[in-house]
Amino acid sequence: MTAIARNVLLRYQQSFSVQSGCFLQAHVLSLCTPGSLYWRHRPLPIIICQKFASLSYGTSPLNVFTLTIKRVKSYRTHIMIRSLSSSRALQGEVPLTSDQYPSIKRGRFSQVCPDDVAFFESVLPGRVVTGSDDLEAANTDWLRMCRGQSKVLLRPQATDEVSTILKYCNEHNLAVVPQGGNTGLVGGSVPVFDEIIISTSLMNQVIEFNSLSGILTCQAGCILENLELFVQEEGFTMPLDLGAKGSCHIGGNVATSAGGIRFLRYGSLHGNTLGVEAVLADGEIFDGLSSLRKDNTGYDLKQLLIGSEGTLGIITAVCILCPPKPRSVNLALLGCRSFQAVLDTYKFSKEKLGEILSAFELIDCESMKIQETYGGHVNPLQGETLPFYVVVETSGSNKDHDELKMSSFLEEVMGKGYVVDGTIASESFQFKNMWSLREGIAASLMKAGVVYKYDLSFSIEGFYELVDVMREKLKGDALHVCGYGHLGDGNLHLNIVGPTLSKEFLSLIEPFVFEWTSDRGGSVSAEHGIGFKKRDAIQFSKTEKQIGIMQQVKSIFDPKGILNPYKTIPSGS
Ligand SMILES: O=C(O)CC[C@@H](O)C(=O)O
Ligand SMILES: [Zn+2]
Repeated sequence: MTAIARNVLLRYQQSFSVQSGCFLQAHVLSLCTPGSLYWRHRPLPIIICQKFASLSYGTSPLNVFTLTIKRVKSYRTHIMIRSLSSSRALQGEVPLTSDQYPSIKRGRFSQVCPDDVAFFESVLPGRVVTGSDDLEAANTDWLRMCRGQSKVLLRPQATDEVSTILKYCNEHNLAVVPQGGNTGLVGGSVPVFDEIIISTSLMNQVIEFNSLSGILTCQAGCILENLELFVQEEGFTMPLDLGAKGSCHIGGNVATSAGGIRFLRYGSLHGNTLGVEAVLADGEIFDGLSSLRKDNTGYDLKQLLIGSEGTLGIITAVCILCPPKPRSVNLALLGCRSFQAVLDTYKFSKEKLGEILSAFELIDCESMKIQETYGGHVNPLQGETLPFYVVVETSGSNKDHDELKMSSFLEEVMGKGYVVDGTIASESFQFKNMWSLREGIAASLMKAGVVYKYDLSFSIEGFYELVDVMREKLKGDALHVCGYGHLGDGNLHLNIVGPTLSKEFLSLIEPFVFEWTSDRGGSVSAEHGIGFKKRDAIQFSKTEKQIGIMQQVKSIFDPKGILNPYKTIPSGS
């Protein structure tokens, strides 16, 4: 695939071209009045401030796609275009999920017929996609491990449209899968069989921002990074940040209770989401778009929707509490000779940096190698190769004070021998590179072979034990065993790279990894959710009783089971 422009700064009037066949998403990182473009029915989410720019696009006879931004008013000197290409998206055939899991039978749902499509067209004129080529990307998950066979994708723009669609689907026994940015890692946002895909990509409006309280109300399809830029303009920041920020949708983040690198500082979306609007299976609207900080009126029902992965309702809008934007951020990459030294560094960072500590992330040596080999990164610490690296970030409000704290912390951890090498980011490109070194591991791993992913929670002390255990167990079989993740949250990303997709190889890993985790009181899904791929692993983290209650809740919200079937609740149920 032709490389497309990445992080191009377009000044005044410029354009860039991509070859036909690229799966292109472009975001104008300037946010006010949303608009959207389509190219070959694939979403090209554009949020553009029309006050400052106008936008035109077109395809030439050679099928070269051109996007042009014209500056019309003088206010800004540049508009940033961030183009994300998914080079994987259209390469190679992903085996159908139904072929890989023959024991999972299609539910007794109706098949979409021409009358259904005609109805959808009447509700969403021009926003019903039916060609199988055009549905390929939406049918396939980010990891290219799950592929469904949906024949219909719907693009509502408003909550009442979602309501009309779901009411119809429920009455006609049609199963649906909600889809945001399709960046999930557990196969939760793609169909397993032929479920209708309901995309939130056109529901991308900011509804309101209260600059006194920092409360943002927006539609579910807003892209996280665009929201970050939007609230930054108002002096705030989003309480979450993750590698997929350039394409994930806030509705998907809330539906999966996504974690990410700011969890350590700002906590979970269960705490930061003040309100949720969702459409329930029968088309009724769950009108919970409250912006109240305090509301202690009985059961907090929105909490059930947060993290329900589209199995209880389709989230259409959310209300998020945004903290003030930190005025000073410091970032360092440190190297340690042992995991104990990492723990000592973490303990000391809590003592020394206190409330300004905003991230503490681990990259082990194998993950660093992946980034050097497949991610095009150069290890910023060029001395001896070390077994562990940590990314430490502070976010505060007093530049001099924070810099002093960070530098005295670094001096002391080096003096104590916990850290043997380190570097501080000073230029903005260094901040970007350091974060991409950590956040880009998942994408780089995809180039190394077939990735078996485990997203586990442990006590911080026991964070790394399983990586060593698996390395020993898979000696000679695995290509790579990588351990990285959100150390400060006890959230390990164990990624095992094998040469092929194979049941034999998988049997060396599962159920061992889940049993080991369960025996230590850990969780088999720290932040990625359960989706399709981990639905049988949930039993290692929840009791039979708890799973039974989940099933009862599901039957109250969705008696016919049309919402994201085969996901989250174990397959035996
Ligand atoms: O790929 C993974 O296992 C983790 C992805 C993401 O949660 C991260 O923290 O980078
Ligand atoms: Zn993560």
